[in-house]
Amino acid sequence: MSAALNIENLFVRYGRIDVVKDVSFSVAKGESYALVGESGSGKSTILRAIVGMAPDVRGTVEIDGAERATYRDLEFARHCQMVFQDPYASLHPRRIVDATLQEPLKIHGISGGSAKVAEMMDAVGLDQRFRYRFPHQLSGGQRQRVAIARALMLEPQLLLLDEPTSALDVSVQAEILNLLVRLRKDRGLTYLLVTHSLPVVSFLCDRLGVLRQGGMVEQVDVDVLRRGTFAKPYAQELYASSLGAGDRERQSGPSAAV
Ligand SMILES: Nc1ncnc2c1ncn2[C@@H]1O[C@H](COP(=O)(O)OP(=O)(O)OP(=O)(O)O)[C@@H](O)[C@H]1O
Repeated sequence: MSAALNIENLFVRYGRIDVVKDVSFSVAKGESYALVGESGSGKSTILRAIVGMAPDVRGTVEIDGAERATYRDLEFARHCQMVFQDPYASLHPRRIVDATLQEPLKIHGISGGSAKVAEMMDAVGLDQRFRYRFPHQLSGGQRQRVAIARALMLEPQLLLLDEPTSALDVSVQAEILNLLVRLRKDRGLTYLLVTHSLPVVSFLCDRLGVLRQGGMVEQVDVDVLRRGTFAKPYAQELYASSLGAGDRERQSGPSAAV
């Protein structure tokens, strides 16, 4: 069976600098895989390369067994969607929830939008009374539910999640993480997650890759993260520094749920 996502020898260059260097990893169908690493290590650039938003890309990106470049944009959107960090920025401010959710279906000429909107709102735990509201009339957690529902309207199998909870209040982070766990289980989704939070990886993912300065340092099962037994010193350091951050998070609020 082909992987949901296969990246081989990926290089991404901005100007004269390779910010992603010879990165290879694969995500099986139904798997949840995280990219972690310090700021600037190239995590978001890899997501941008996958969706075709990076300028100078070399290497192989395969989605569902086919080269990314062979997909036309509309076709690609049915295989892969992205959920961004900040739902307020990613939702159109003057569009009600109903219009936001119907838009992908309209673009793809798919009928039955009204019933599908109701179904997706239920799937993400959003009460139907929010259907005719604007983003500013919703809470941060509700907005992220809308963004997730929109990503699912075309029923893609692969979701790219770019820090999907880090812009939210700690009190709602766990709710959105639980929703992502449930959606993956119910719909057999595959996740590629980018995050700074190792507790989030532990909660949501099966495997992870540690990036440093654009290169892949180590790829492990999540059990290695939970035990804190990385082989590479850099990965172990990242783990040790996150423990300090985790202690601070635990003292400051309910993200301990993850
Ligand atoms: N549009 C751009 N032009 C030039 N350099 C860029 C551009 N976007 C990103 N970079 C550089 O590429 C490198 C990787 O950035 P990227 O945003 O992928 O890192 P990241 O690991 O996602 O960081 P963070 O966790 O802070 O989001 C950084 O050195 C960054 O400065």
